[in-house]
Amino acid sequence: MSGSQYDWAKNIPCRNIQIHGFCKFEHKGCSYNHDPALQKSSAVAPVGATANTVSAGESTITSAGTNSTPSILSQKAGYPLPTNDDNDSANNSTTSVVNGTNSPVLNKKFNLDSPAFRPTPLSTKFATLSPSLDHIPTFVPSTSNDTITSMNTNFSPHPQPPTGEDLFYQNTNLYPVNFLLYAPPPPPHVELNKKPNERTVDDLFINNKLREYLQLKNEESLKSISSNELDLPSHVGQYHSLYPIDHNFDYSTKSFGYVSIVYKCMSNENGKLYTMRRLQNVPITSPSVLKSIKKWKKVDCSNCVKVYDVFTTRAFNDNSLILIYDYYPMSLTLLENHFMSFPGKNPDLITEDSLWNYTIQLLNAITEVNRLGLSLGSLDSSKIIITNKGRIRLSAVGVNSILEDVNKTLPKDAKEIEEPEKDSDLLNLGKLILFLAKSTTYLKAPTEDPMEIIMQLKFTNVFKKMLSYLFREDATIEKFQELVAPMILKLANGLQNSCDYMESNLMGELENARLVRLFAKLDFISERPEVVKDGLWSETGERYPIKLFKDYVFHQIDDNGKPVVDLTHVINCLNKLDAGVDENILLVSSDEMTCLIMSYKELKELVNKSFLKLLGKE
Ligand SMILES: Nc1ncnc2c1ncn2[C@@H]1O[C@H](COP(=O)(O)OP(=O)(O)OP(=O)(O)O)[C@@H](O)[C@H]1O
Repeated sequence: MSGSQYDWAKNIPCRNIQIHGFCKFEHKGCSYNHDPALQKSSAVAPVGATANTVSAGESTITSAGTNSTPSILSQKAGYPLPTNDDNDSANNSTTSVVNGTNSPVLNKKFNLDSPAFRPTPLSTKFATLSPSLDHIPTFVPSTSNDTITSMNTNFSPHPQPPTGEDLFYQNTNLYPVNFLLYAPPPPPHVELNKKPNERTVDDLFINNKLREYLQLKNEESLKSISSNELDLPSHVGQYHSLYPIDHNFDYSTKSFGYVSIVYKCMSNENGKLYTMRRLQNVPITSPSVLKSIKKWKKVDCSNCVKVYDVFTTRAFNDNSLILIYDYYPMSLTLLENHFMSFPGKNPDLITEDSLWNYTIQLLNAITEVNRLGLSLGSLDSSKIIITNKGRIRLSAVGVNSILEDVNKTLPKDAKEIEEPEKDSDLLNLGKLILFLAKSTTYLKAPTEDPMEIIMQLKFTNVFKKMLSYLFREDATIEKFQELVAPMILKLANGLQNSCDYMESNLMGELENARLVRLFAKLDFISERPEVVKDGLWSETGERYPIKLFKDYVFHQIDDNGKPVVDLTHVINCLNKLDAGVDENILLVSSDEMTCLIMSYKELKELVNKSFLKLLGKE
């Protein structure tokens, strides 16, 4: 939430003070004005008028005749919505409606001592009520973002409220992920002293670190910004909700010879997130230059980001070339990961292991691309992204091919990019790994010769041998694969371990998903208002055992009257219910007037029967 989000509210007296005499959100984020002086000066509504607004907890129920639908979110957060109807409802109506019926409670609040009701001149429809209101200027909404700052009148309407779209985007990430909502991992001494058969709550769920990492990814995927704010088009073809994901906002860098900007976006067709790479002002004269993408779309490799679409657009008010890729939240390029600092993240060290890892993954990409008769061209560390721990992917596949084809269509003197010298993919791989490797070593004898640099590297001979091979003119993919085979096995071993780890976490969550469904089923059938009346839930009703069971699971109290909050008990009971075991349980009502002995099996049948009835299948 941006700091200036509720700036428009700072001069508006807080209605909580007008209504309740205080605002409990005053120091907790309420953006309205709490200055007593301002409150007094703006207190136009007589006492009796406040009775027209019913305060239900923090929410305010608006009067009859108004169309305003206050946002639940804004009320909860202590931010009454600044609709022009608000004052209307507070001051003008004489009857309030709660759930569509006249509330007798309100009527009682009026008596002979109540001050006379005087409408506040909010809209011209009330101008006829009092001659003194003739001079009310007509309300002229200010332009777009401007707020109404001066009006020579006792009527001070609320500033122009943000548009619906702005409100939507401002509310995104209103509540950032709060990891404390989860059970924290037990302290190390508890872990150490645990007997083999003992579990902590933590053991029931996905590993904390993995969960936090995945949640951060989710949060990153959900980030959004109003298109007005960054002057971005609301949609580009079928893609909308553009959100820039560049970490580097220096758009003078030209990796491809053109300014390239990367956005996260959503497809209108399937609602999935994609990455949109935009190259500015590429001189495309014929659609035929985009044809090569057909082949690149066929690349299906775990080390290449999949490309889906390419097109040109004028949506950004220029000639942009757009490529659409899979989206991997929280990715960093190799360059960003190893050479740049971000808030909370220092550059990662480059080690021999990580270089082996990269070499083998890139070899995999090269092998697949070559198999399709394609070539990657130069490998740029800013065009390889790390999408997970140690997992890398080529992030701009197909761009070089298209730009080469564009270049061929240009007249010689207008060529934006110089024809690059064509190196083999293996040589390009060698250059990239050498670039990364040499950054770890202080070269005593500075040189441009790759072999001399390799000699000075502080890595094992096996690594140096592998790297030197990439610079040989007779290097072939097959021979190189043989050379690195032992390392491929090592990598495969690590990947399989990682798969096993993920699978075991998935297994845990699988059980949790089953319980969530059971929770949902119980809540669907429990205490439905429409069936409560027909006695099904009464002491003699057929669903009463379900109510008692829910009390047994969730609402137990201990000998001291304290609520029992024991997740193990909950999971135990629900698992037994799900399995329908023969075990009997004693269900006692809270007043201890009713006692039932029932097996989980019978309860399960009752739950299923009630659920089928709900679906109308019984
Ligand atoms: N498919 C993708 N999914 C998620 N993030 C991506 C994807 N492709 C690139 N990114 C991220 O977008 C950001 C910008 O990528 P880009 O390739 O433009 O790198 P750059 O360092 O900005 O290079 P340039 O010099 O071309 O601007 C990087 O942080 C990268 O991790």
